[in-house]
Amino acid sequence: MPEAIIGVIGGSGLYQMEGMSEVEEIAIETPFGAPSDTITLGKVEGVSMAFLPRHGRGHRFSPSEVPSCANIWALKSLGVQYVISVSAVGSLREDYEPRDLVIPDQLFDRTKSRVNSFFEGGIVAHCPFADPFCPELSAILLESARALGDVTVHKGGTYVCMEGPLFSTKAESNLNRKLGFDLIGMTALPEAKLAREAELCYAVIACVTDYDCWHEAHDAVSVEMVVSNLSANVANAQRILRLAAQKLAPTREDVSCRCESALASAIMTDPVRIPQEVKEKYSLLVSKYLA
Ligand SMILES: CSC[C@H]1O[C@H](OP(=O)(O)O)[C@H](O)[C@@H]1O
Ligand SMILES: Nc1ncnc2[nH]cnc12
Repeated sequence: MPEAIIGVIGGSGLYQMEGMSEVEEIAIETPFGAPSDTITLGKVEGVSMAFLPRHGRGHRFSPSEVPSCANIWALKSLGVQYVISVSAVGSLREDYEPRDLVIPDQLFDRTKSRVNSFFEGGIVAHCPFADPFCPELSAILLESARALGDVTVHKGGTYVCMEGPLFSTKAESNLNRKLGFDLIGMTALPEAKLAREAELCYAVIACVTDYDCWHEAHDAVSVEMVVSNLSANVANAQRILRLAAQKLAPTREDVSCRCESALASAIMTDPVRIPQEVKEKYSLLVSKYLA
């Protein structure tokens, strides 16, 4: 199986990574089905990268339909250590303006019908999730975004993940603001939870495309608005990815986050009670703990 260190999940408007060399297209099947599309493997700044468009090429999967378990599993099976999501978001605050970038640091779950854990059917695990985004990867993305010099980038913010696919009502948007949320989107969950269970560093480059529907002086969000504001941001996100790739070490000796050992004390099920077929199904995630 080919390998990659960095996995990029492209969101709305980002269906391919420009400037990759040694490109190879691979189809992967996982115990959780097929990912959103084939994965493009290649090199960016000499670092191996796997690119996967979250909604599929041509934007075929709604946020509720994105096969996140398969997507994260497929990246893990390629040896990916860092997963970077590029995501379109609405802003819930005046100073996070359309076309700005944000590296969020918190997440609030308002999804309703998504599979948000790998673990079921005879194996139970409870991973820590107080800090849903990898602080080290987020810091590298922030540093890389700031190095661009010509983009406004904000450090931190709470991303509230709604179910969708319809956008919010004004009542919901105003309540989300009162609750202190900064950004709204539909896809960081369950992705962030699954990445944690798969012991992958996960962080988001959030591209602000609109003020949702709360702002009296701006039109309510529409697909047209999102698409027009994404065009600039998606190019900037790719510039950030190129800079970040150079900073992400191929070995993890210097890494101090705890993403890589998130399952270390999380598995509750008595190993002798885990059926052999379940151990085999989950070996990619748990073999080092159930040896
Ligand atoms: C096209 S607007 C709504 C759509 O855009 C965002 O997608 P992604 O996070 O994949 O960039 C949002 O979450 C919705 O899925
Ligand atoms: N206002 C919004 N609400 C939910 N998801 C979005 N993605 C981009 N803008 C959004």
